[in-house]
Amino acid sequence: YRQKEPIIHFILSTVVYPIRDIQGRLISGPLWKFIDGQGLDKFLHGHEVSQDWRRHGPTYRIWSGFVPEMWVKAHRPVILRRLSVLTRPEDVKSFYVDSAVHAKCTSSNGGWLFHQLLGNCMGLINGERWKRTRLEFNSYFINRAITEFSPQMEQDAAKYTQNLTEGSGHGVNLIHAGNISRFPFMTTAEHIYGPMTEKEKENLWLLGQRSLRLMGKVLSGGVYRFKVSQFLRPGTHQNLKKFDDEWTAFNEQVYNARKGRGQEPPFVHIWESLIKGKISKQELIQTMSEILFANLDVSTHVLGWLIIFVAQNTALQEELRREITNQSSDMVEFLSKKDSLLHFCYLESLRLRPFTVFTIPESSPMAKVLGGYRIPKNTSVVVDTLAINHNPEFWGDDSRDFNPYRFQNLSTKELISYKLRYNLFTFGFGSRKCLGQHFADVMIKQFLCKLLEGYKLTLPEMEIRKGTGEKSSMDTWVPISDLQVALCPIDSLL
Ligand code: HEM
Repeated sequence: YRQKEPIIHFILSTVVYPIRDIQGRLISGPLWKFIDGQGLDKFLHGHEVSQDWRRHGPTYRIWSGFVPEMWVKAHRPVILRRLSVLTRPEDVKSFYVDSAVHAKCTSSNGGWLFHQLLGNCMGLINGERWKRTRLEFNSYFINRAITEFSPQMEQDAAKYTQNLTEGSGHGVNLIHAGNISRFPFMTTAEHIYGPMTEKEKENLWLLGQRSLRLMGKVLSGGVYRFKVSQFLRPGTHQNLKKFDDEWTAFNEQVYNARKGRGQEPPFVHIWESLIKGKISKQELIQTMSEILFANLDVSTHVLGWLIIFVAQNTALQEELRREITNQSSDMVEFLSKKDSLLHFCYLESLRLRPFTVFTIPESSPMAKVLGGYRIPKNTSVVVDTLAINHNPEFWGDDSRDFNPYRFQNLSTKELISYKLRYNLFTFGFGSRKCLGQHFADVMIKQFLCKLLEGYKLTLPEMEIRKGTGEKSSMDTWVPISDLQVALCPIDSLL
């Protein structure tokens, strides 16, 4: 098959999906690879290929299986300068003018097994189905709902961070991403399911690990793209079925337990929408998978990198501690502020380490001209977030350094409006923004506050030598760092 790759590439590029520029030249891009195209590389080696593929020009084509994905040169002013049309932010903005009618690509072009796990989740469905599903979850992730939940979140963060050094006396303790992942996971779960018993938490954690193992199979690609893998990989298929049944049963049990006790956490209302036929079982169950299991790696990645960056700078930690101690507003108000040093650190960490190098593919129902190429309607488009977030033309020569103070000169309006909108990827560009954005903001910043209140953070010499590059892992779809951070209890320093 390897020998036939150039022939298949030629046929796909010139006959099946030809894309040409105004002069009729074919678009460039890496060679189609048997059998996943670039569908796996963009997750597993995102960091490296992002650099490599840019040699194909500001807009090029990659393949996810047999489906073409356009990579739009992230820093749009560069593409757009060529066209001499959209060089200003407001012009760039107009590119997304139809984002409300964009469609997320079926199962993210991820193939059959991926479809079984997440093909019907909120983030990957479209139109009326998406509206109905989003409506059922939305009210639990708006500011009011988060404010109500935040005292519990604060308590949990305090307890979790205290326990990080339990058993180590007053000595220094090393932690890595794996030590913190249960916090965002359980916090999100308890926000939706209400307070959980230890047994429920353990069952949920184990289900999460099984879901991630199945995701590992998706990331091994090949036959799992096709339905025939049911017969060729019967073991995985049985695990999938078993996982699906037990995950559904878990949710049903949680509903019955809460209902039986007369409790009404968000999940009771969401499950009742299923009973009333407002959403389907698959939409509900897979959206819960998305929120909890797919997000486990996302939240761990975001929180892990924030801690690593802050650990590298003792003076910054002191300043953060002063800000936390001196803030006079209540905690949620402080955590929701967009002009605090804490927020700038969070934003800067998201900028340097966006959770995905290539965005979730989506298409427009309108034909477009991008980077000089005529892109037919309904073509999958992804954006290279590193090319945007590290672009020196916008961020300056220190674009790869952690410098939270760079945001200080922007007004609040600039921070949330057009100036950053297409120059910083965090929670999505278009109208399909992250459901949990405000929740994640508060949760992640809350954890860091408690960590800083309790500990001085440092990055040991041996970790600094490893460098703060991204790790590529075969079993996580997000490049989670394996660096260790040393925690030294503040009490022991007094
Ligand atoms: C810091 C952590 C997080 C980051 C960086 C993040 C980022 C994102 C991004 C980039 C998208 C895709 C937007 C698009 O395709 O345009 C998304 C979608 C989504 N996120 Fe998050 N997310 C985070 C945490 C969470 C949490 C805690 C939840 C829990 C509720 C959540 C739930 C969702 C859902 C349900 C969607 C699909 C939304 C839709 O299509 O309507 N996320 N997230």
